[in-house]
Amino acid sequence: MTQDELKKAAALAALDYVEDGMIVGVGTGSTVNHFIDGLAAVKERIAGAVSSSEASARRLQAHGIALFDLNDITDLPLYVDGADEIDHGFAMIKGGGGALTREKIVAAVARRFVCICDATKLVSCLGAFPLPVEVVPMARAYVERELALLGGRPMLREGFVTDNGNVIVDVHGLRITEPRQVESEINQITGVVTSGLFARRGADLLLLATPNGVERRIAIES
Ligand SMILES: O=C[C@H](O)[C@H](O)[C@H](O)COP(=O)(O)O
Repeated sequence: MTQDELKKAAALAALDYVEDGMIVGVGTGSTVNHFIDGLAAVKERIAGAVSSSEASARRLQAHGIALFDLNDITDLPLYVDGADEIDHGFAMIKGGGGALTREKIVAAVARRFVCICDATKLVSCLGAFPLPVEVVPMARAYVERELALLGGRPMLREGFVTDNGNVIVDVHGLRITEPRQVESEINQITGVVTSGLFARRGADLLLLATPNGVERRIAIES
C-alpha cells in the first residue's frame, strides 16, 4: 500500500466516530482531505463542520457541508485531524501545513480528538520532523534567537503566510523528550502565537493505518 492509501484508510476509519446530528471539528492536511471526502457521503446525517483552516473550509464547502463558526457553538464532541509525528503518549507535532494555531483552538474546544495517521508518523521521540512555530512577523528575529537557546535550528518557512497573517519558523534538530515542558517554554516566548507541539492537549484516540489494517489505540493517562 502507498502512504496515501494508508492515510485514506485511517481517515475513513474515523467516520465510525461521526454520529447523527453532530457538528464535526475538521483538521487540515492530506489525510484530513480523505476524511472530508468521506464525510461528504454522510453529510445528510450531520449538522455540519467547524474547520481549522481556509483550505479545509473550501473543501467542505465544495462538498456542500455546512460550516459553523466556533464562536457560535457551545459543544464540539469530535475533532478529527492528522499529525506530522505522534508519540506513544499521543503528544504530537503538527503544523506541517501551517494550520497549527486554528487546529490547536478547535482541538481545545473538542471533547474528543481522534488522530488519523499512517504508521510512519508514530515515533518513540518527537523532533525528527521540524517543529513549526507560528510567530507574529515583527517578532521573528527575536523568537528565532530564543528558540535557538532550546537547542534547535530555527528556520523561517520562506514565502509562507498563515491563515492568521503570521509567519512560520520551523525548528530543526530538536529531540523532544519532555513535550509538555517544551510546549510551555515555547508558548512563553513573546511573539509566539502557537507551537505545533500538541502535548497538553494531545489526541484521545489514534487510528493508525498499517499494511495489516487500521489499529485503534486509546490514550493512556501520563
Ligand atoms: O498544518 C497541518 C496539520 O497539522 C496536519 O495535520 C499535518 O501537517 C499532517 O498533514 P498530512 O495529513 O498531510 O500528513
